[in-house]
Amino acid sequence: MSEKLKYQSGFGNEFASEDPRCPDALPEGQNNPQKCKYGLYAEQLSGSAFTVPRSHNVRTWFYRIRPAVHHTPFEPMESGFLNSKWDDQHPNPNQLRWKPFDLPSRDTDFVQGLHTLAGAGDPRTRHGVAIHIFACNTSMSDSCFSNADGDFLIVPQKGTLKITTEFGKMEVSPNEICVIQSGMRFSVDVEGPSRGYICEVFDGHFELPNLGPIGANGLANPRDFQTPVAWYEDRDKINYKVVNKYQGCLFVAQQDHSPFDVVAWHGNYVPYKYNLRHFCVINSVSFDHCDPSIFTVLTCPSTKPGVAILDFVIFPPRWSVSENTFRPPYYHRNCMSEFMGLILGQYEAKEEGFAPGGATLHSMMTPHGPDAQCFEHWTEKELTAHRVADETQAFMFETSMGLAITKWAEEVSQKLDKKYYECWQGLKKNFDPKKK
Ligand SMILES: O=C(O)Cc1cc(O)ccc1O
Ligand SMILES: [Fe+2]
Repeated sequence: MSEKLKYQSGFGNEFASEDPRCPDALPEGQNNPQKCKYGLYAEQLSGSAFTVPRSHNVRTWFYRIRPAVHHTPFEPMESGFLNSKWDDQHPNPNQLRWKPFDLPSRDTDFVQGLHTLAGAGDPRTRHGVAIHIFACNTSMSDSCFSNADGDFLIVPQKGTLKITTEFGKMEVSPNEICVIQSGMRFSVDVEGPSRGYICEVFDGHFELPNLGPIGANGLANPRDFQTPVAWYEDRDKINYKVVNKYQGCLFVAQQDHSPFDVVAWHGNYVPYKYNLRHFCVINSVSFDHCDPSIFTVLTCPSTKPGVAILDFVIFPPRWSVSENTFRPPYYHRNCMSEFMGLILGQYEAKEEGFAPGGATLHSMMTPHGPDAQCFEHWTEKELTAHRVADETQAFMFETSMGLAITKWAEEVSQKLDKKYYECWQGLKKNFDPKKK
């Protein structure tokens, strides 16, 4: 039976949490007492340069049984289909669609189940993104993972992830997402076959988008983000593996105790989860189709004003009411790359062929839009208030980077749908200069 976990609410807060087994473990009025209570060590995890302005300065103080440094040297290990070499394949500007990715047939844990689909940039220069698929069926046993390269935004599509972190525990189910930022150690337990999508950003951290004229409320509201409460285990005389993703490669170190030995912590550099059902959808109630940025849950900004390294955008259940409007996504070419996944249901622009657990990629300036059937349907249909299905959730990782596709994505996975382009071939010529 799964325990009911407690969380702290908010986005960007200064959180503070103590495991109730050790009351008052947090030092009062300072971070580094000469001796911490209960014989704990103090340790800081910095998620921004020390000197970053306050608005973006993030760090957390841990009070733990042993500091994280108590481990043997990191040794390189097999990185499987995790990849950060972007020049192995020839660039591919086509509209791409993948059938649902396979669930593993052999015992595979979360880290072994990571497969890189696409990416750009370089964790060494801290600029870029990577898109991964995870597919696993086994819990990580006495091993944890931490990523020195960037932050993971994890989108489960099948199966609940039970995630233990240095900050406490989180459970993340399909239609929820979580963000685990660089350097945070975590371990994933699963109850069965599990699959999902991950977007990794090398540049910086995710933020809530500004709301501009929308006002103070709407889209993803800060109070709906949930951060774990402190939880520790005091387990030693064990063989524990710490897996570290560093410069795109995996390394493993050993230690004789659990890394989840944080008794208390405080700070604003934290993992968090969010239930996509809490997204307050804003859209046109008169005419025309808003750009999908109106559905942005989280954004990782670049240094160019308004240009994202990565926007996480969802297409949630909602009412569609615009009048005298072609309501589905318009035909277009975009200066951004659009990677889409489907958590459940169908996507409004393509009811056939884009299945939950699959994906599409429409790269920079690659034309795309509704398939022929969708166009015919929505140009003829009588427009009444219409519910975009309740049980649907598509999402988009939209990036300003040009994405390279990996060999696994194009060849090894055998999921690339060579017939995708056919969905537009039936678009008819309707032009008649005599008919206005
Ligand atoms: O391409 C897509 O399906 C995503 C998308 C949706 C939309 O409503 C408008 C633009 C857009 O890129
Ligand atoms: Fe698009």
